Amino acid sequence: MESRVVRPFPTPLSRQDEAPSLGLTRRMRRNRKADWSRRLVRESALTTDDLIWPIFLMDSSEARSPVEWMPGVDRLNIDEAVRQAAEAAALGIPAIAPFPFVDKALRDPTGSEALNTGNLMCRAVRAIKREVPGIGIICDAALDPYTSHGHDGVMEGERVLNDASVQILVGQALALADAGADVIAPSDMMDGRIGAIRAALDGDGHEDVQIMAYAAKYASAFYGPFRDAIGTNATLVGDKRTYQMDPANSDEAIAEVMLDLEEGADMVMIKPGLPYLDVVARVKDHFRVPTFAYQVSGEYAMIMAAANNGWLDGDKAMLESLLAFKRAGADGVLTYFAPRVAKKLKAGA
Ligand SMILES: NCc1[nH]cc(CCC(=O)O)c1CC(=O)O
Ligand SMILES: [Mg+2]
Repeated sequence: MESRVVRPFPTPLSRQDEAPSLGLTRRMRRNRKADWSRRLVRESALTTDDLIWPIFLMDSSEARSPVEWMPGVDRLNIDEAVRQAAEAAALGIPAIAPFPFVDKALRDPTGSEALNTGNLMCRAVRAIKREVPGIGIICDAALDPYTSHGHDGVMEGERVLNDASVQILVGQALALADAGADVIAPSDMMDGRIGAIRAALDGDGHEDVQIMAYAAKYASAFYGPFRDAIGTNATLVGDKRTYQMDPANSDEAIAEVMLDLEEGADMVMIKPGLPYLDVVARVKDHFRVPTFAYQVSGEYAMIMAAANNGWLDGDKAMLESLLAFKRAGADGVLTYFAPRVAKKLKAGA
């Protein structure tokens, strides 16, 4: 025999209005009832002023070449980078962050090409500064694009040396500052590099060059597509866990940020972004200094892959992911979506 369940208050969907009131004092949905009200109570906002656009450079007669693992992202030659910088400036994007794909023949164990004042980065920075003086140029300091082993510093056997690497990074930073970099952004995670670079910049008449420290940079699987973009994926020997942070740690991020600020960092960065929003929030709460997050290549690739499969609304996922950084307390975000989002915001998204 079938048993039947008899509900005490059957409320068919069509008669929801007749349900007895719950007598709630506070109904959170009231403020959400209309667009004007949602806008009125909104706590954070994403604007074009929050965007830093990372771009990839190459030495080539071709204007562009696609980065396979980052759909929609191309490596640019210098002329094209200048055009793109001009377009970014016209959109109101405050700054770009160029990264070089260095010819394999120029890579060596000590990354000596990083010190060549005529290298791809320095030439591009000079050209962009000359043609598009109003846009900020944030230059990564690290040796990985230049080393044959793909590490951010120099090696002795299996070890990545700290102090010897810092000495070379200082030279790299000076070359970039001479070329016209507005901001040096050390991403190498060597200890003491912020202080050493600050002292060298000041000693060389570059007191106004800012430092954005990749202060809490984690040894992350989400950098994969970036390593395709700059061609270090095939060459990287081992991993970066002896200098980049353990993804399990958060107190340690506070110590890293504290040291970089003490050494003279003007701005700090947390990287990757979305999986580390707790760290972004903690760092901002703790130090109240300009705090940035990097929505890295793997985060970009995930959204693009799903969007291109029709599994996510790409525009909505892009905007939501970037707003989340603002809610967490970030002052700005490095994102490969920068021009696309700037166009969206301009159109009133
Ligand atoms: N020092 C290199 C550097 N600078 C920025 C990124 C990653 C950016 C991204 O994934 O978008 C990396 C890669 C790495 O540390 O291996
Ligand atoms: Mg550090």
